[in-house]
Amino acid sequence: MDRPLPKLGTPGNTIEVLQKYRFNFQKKYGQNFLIDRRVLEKIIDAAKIGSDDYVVEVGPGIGTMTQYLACHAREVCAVEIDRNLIPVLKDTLSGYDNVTILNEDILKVDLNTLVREKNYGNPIKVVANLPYYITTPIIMGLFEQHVLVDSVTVMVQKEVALRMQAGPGTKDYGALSLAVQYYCVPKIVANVPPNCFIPRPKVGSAVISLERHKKPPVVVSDEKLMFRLIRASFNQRRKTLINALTNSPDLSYTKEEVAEAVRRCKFIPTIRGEALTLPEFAGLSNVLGESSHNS
Ligand SMILES: C[S@@+](CC[C@H](N)C(=O)[O-])C[C@H]1O[C@@H](n2cnc3c(N)ncnc32)[C@H](O)[C@@H]1O
Repeated sequence: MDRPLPKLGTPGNTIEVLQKYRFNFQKKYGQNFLIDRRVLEKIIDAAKIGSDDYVVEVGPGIGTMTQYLACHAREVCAVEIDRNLIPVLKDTLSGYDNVTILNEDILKVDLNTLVREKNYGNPIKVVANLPYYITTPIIMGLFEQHVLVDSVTVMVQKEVALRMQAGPGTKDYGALSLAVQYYCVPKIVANVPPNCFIPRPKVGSAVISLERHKKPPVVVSDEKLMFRLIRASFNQRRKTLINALTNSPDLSYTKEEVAEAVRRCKFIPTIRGEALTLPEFAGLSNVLGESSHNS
């Protein structure tokens, strides 16, 4: 079947659909719909969607980006929480035979089963103009549950994109930067102003591509411990690493144990967590992991 070219992606046709269905925006679902074809094409290009790809779209809205994805991908699974959008999606996507619409909360969808059953265990691509209120749980959920993803290409709040890409010594560097960079290579591919959406969000946005590392960038014996150390360091980022880790309710090392680990890692004793790179956090966690009481 020849797939129709996308019709949506302008202010005019978006308003027409919204009026036809008397759609009321639900603020709690972070609904800001894309109305700029150039941005939509940039997202498709950045995600390198090809005719073999199985794509999961989080929050299709009225189906604007879904139409673009359906034109390029083998199959698209669009997961939308708002049941009022389902009749709209059935209408706007009626010309595409390769789209499945799921009326679900993405945080409750078992994506590992979906990968196994729908894509024969091959990696999927995730593409979305994300609802900003749950950006971090969605992205971290994908990585922590080890969902087989090739790449994640998403629109997020600009500030969040900057935090994902940040390195040590910058104000944006934090636990999110390290978590994202442990799993993938983040790259901002476009900055998107508020006038590219209906309604306009109060913040700037950016499209970020997260390409999964082919092999882990660091060797770490206990991933969970490394992330507890990272969180503890950044929860009290103005403290020295030794004090932040000793005072954390989530860890039970003594000051002597942490000081000894810092010495073995060859860090200066007054170092703060915000100065450590990912390989340094991995090294620290491997040294501290040798003490059994925190594992
Ligand atoms: C920023 S809008 C993007 C809409 C559309 N993709 C576009 O670009 O025009 C976010 C979409 O995610 C949906 N959404 C919000 N929370 C969700 C969740 N937990 N699971 C699935 N969809 C969700 C919203 O209803 C909305 O349609």
